Amino acid sequence: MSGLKLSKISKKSGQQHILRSISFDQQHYKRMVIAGETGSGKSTLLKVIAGLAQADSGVVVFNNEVIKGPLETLVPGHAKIAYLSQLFELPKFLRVEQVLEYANLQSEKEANRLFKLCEIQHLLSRKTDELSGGERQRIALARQLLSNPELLLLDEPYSNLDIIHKNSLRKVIDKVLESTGIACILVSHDPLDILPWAEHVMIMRKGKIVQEGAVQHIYHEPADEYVAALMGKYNVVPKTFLKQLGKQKLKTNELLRPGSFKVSRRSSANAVEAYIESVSFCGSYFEVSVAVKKDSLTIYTSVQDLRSGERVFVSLN
Ligand SMILES: Nc1ncnc2c1ncn2[C@@H]1O[C@H](COP(=O)(O)OP(=O)(O)OP(=O)(O)O)[C@@H](O)[C@H]1O
Repeated sequence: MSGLKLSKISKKSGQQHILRSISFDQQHYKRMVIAGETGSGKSTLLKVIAGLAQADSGVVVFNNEVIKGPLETLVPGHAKIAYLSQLFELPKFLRVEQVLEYANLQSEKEANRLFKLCEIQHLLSRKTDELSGGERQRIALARQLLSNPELLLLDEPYSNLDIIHKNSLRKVIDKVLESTGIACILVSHDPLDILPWAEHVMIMRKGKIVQEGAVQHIYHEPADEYVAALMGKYNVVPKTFLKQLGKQKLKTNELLRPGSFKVSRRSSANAVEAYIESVSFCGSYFEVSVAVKKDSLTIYTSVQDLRSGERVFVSLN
């Protein structure tokens, strides 16, 4: 069986459970995301997959081979699994081409193709301390790709990058995955990185996977407020209010996204009267807070020129 499979991976530090019986199968997904709050165990899990951290129990299998932890092998890591840490370092006092030469297992032609994909050709003669954060990330990525990996593990690759460098690294990563066919697992806690990219998302909390599934499912049907909050803004909508909006037979309150509602200046069937509390400009849409009786809702809308205190009508999208 090709791909990655984890069975009951657990790890403790003293009395603290860092990973609790984690199992999953990556073989059907090319773009997976592990998301979770700080300290939930995401980086540790990625390191266990890469063979760079020792699990106390459980098995990691990649392409039919059991991945050994650092206590079980002389050289930690696996040749076909590339791991790019958020704290990566490039060797100092060397030129970029020297750093890449040491890692290179490819032909010159293939290496040049990778440098072009990673947009680093113009940086090869620079010293490693003469690079911006975004350039360093692209070089670190190229260095990992030179070993011809089949699985790419990226730990918060976009943290510390401004929007321009982030978008450029995103483009590079997508080009690399498309042209090489490698599978990728990305650790992130930013919904803006996760939502447009992921095929399959796993949500971690306190060392456990608390929900996993297709990205749209996780976004629209979060298991609880923890999962909902990780994927963006949300409303806890009382069932009494949902009944007024035309939703029947509800047992509990619902977690609904700001895009699940519509704001209009005109009344319509199943629309409820509300008052604008605040309006924020977000570029291609507005985020408004509306008061509906005792409750407040956050809604995204394209309606122009709404003013605080204005009467509107809210309905379900
Ligand atoms: N080498 C270690 N020894 C002991 N405890 C560790 C070690 N590495 C991490 N931990 C602890 O394990 C828990 C999970 O850490 P981890 O770095 O995996 O979380 P994370 O979800 O990646 O967090 P972040 O988003 O902040 O990077 C934390 O409580 C951390 O303090």
